[in-house]
Amino acid sequence: MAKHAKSLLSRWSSRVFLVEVDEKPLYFRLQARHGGERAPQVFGQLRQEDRCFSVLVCTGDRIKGAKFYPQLRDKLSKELPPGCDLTTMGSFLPRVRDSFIRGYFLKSSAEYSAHVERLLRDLVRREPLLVCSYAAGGGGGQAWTQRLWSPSEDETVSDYFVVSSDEPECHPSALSMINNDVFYSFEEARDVFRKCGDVIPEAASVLEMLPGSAGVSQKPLFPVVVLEGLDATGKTTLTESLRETLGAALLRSPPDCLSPWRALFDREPPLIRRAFYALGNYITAQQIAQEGMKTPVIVDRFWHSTAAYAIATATGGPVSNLPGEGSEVYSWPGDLLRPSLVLLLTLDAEERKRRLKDRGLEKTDEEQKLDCNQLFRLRVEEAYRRISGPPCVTVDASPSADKVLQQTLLLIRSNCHL
Ligand SMILES: Nc1ncnc2c1ncn2[C@@H]1O[C@H](COP(=O)(O)OP(=O)(O)O)[C@@H](O)[C@H]1O
Ligand SMILES: Nc1ccn([C@@H]2O[C@H](COP(=O)(O)OP(=O)(O)O)[C@@H](O)[C@H]2O)c(=O)n1
Repeated sequence: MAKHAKSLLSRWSSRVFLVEVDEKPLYFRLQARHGGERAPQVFGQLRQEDRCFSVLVCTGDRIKGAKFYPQLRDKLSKELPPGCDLTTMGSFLPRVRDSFIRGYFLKSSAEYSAHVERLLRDLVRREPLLVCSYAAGGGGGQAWTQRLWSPSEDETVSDYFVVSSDEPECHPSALSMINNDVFYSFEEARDVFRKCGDVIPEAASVLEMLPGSAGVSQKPLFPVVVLEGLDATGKTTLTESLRETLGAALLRSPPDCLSPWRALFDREPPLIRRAFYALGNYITAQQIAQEGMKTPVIVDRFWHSTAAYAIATATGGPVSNLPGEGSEVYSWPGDLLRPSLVLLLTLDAEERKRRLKDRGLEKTDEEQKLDCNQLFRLRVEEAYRRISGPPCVTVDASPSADKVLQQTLLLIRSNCHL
């Protein structure tokens, strides 16, 4: 049996499981004996003869796992019989970093359960998966049990009762965010690109664009001001005006040299997509360091965008699910240039929608998600605020473009000695 699966199984009974229902995580854990507890909520509504299955991706290869996870969903959606309900799930060891594994939870009515079981038996033989089936009937008929399928012939299967588990202090995805969704050093992000070269040939072209190291030899002599905010809050408009008014250099992250590959990496799973944007910041940092020796520099999006969108996407549900304020996930990468000032443009949801409509440009999937998902938007905005590092000041972007410019100039002058 693979080493990775073995280490997961060694602490299997200490794991907590969560099934996401309408973005709300429902938790359950395992117990050797049944003490009369009610079945966890996710098994509510089900009939005694129904069956459930969990299919968890179990591979020590991060790139393979990241690519396989969405493919598995497509495969299951295509091959599962009608009437079988599929939702995302995960499992983790409380407070253990990198213990989070992802997968899918399937509910099947009795008439299709043999079909689903056949499909999963076939799948588990070929793919790095841990499969469990769930059935009602133990503990006097009320309880549900989990049976972990043997990942190899020499392992015995284990059965446990499933009982509700309290919500953990923070969403368990936080346990795996570091270096999977958010990268805190140039080396970590570059490592992902080096490893995905054989599955994505274009990764080599991105690697060629990178500086030899993150290090910026000298601190810029002139102020470096970053403009942040959700799409259509007015960053492009304001950065152009600032460039003219201050005679500044205007840069952006991701930098223009990465444009040919952006759409491609936007379609990749989070691990690879986030590493792409992280690397973009280091290229921009080099450009900032050069330009900042000659003139003030204005930057359209930088690290805050990379981290805030990544953290908000990796966490589901309400703002309270975000890692707590002060968590290490909000820290600034030690090897990334720190701007003198970060300005966060804020706008109420209705006005932002109006501006988006007027502008009428194509949006990334993530930006479309912002539009229709109020909770996601709130998580992004709150993550922006929690990121530590350079001073971040909020600017109300609802007045006219000229008023916003004047307000911004005041802030830059008072914070950056211009
Ligand atoms: N202060 C403002 N008042 C009204 N409309 C604005 C203002 N700033 C920008 N806009 C308009 O809103 C839209 C989005 O602005 P843009 O600068 O492209 O935002 P971003 O770069 O943040 O996506 C554009 O059509 C722009 O002309
Ligand atoms: N420095 C950056 C810039 C953008 N991004 C990502 O790019 C998307 C927004 O970029 P965009 O080009 O649509 O935004 P606008 O500049 O059009 O407002 C977000 O979904 C972020 O995930 C990032 O991760 N890091």
